[in-house]
Amino acid sequence: MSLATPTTPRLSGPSQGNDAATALAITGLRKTYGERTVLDGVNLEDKVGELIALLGANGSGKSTVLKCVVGLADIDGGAVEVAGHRVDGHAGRKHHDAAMVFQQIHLVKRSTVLDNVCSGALGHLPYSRSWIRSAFPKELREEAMACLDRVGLADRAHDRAGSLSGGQQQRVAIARALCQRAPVLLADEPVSALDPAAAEQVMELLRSLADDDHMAVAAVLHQPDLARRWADRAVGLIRGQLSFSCPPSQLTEQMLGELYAPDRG
Ligand SMILES: Nc1ncnc2c1ncn2[C@@H]1O[C@H](COP(=O)(O)OP(=O)(O)OP(=O)(O)O)[C@@H](O)[C@H]1O
Repeated sequence: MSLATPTTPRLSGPSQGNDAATALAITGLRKTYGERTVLDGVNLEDKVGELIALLGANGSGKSTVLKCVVGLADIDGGAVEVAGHRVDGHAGRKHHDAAMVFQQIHLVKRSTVLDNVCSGALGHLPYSRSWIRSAFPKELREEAMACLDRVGLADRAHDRAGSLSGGQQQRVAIARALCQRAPVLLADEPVSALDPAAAEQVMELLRSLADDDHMAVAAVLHQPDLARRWADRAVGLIRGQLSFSCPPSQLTEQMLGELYAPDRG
């Protein structure tokens, strides 16, 4: 298969409506740190073409859910399936069906934007090529350019990543995730460090990746208003348990008051 295809492998099935295929299925997820249970039977589903917003107070377990999906945290109970593949639950055994972006963007600031995006493909490059950045094959560089174009930053490909604004760097991180060709994109507070205009651009991009690229997107947000405007579904966590899962239009002040009550972490 040519690396030059800018799109990620997509799951079959309609991209919208209740019949859309499930891309991420979390059932009864349990996670403990020592004696402390931080996720207690979480169920969550993210469909092809769906953008879900994960809401909850600090410490309620939002990031831990995402980490369990991408293999950054061990799973102590329950099941996680991504694109039909069961996640084995051991931290460190990463799999590549789910890509993740973070609030702290983690680009290699002194490398070019293009090299940063190419590195998203390290998981699916043959090993011999994967550890020498200068040896990124031409096809991969073309694919990375297409991913950069997708996030509106092709013209910055040869700049140092550190010279871009925070919002632009977050879009580069999303391009790098696209280069991973994962059908599921997880975003942990992707806009928390951004100004309102940059945050809007990133949310618009996430929306469009769900709508136009048929990805399943799950974003941790601290702004219920952004969830209302951009997400298909809002999922609330209180102390590691699901509090609600509903269309954002159904969120009430009472639900949010409960979610963010002082002891809810
Ligand atoms: N590596 C770790 N070791 C021990 N406890 C941890 C670890 N990571 C997270 N926790 C605990 O797990 C709980 C959930 O943390 P998590 O980061 O998932 O919450 P969150 O909802 O994402 O919070 P925030 O909004 O502040 O990012 C917290 O009590 C946190 O202290």
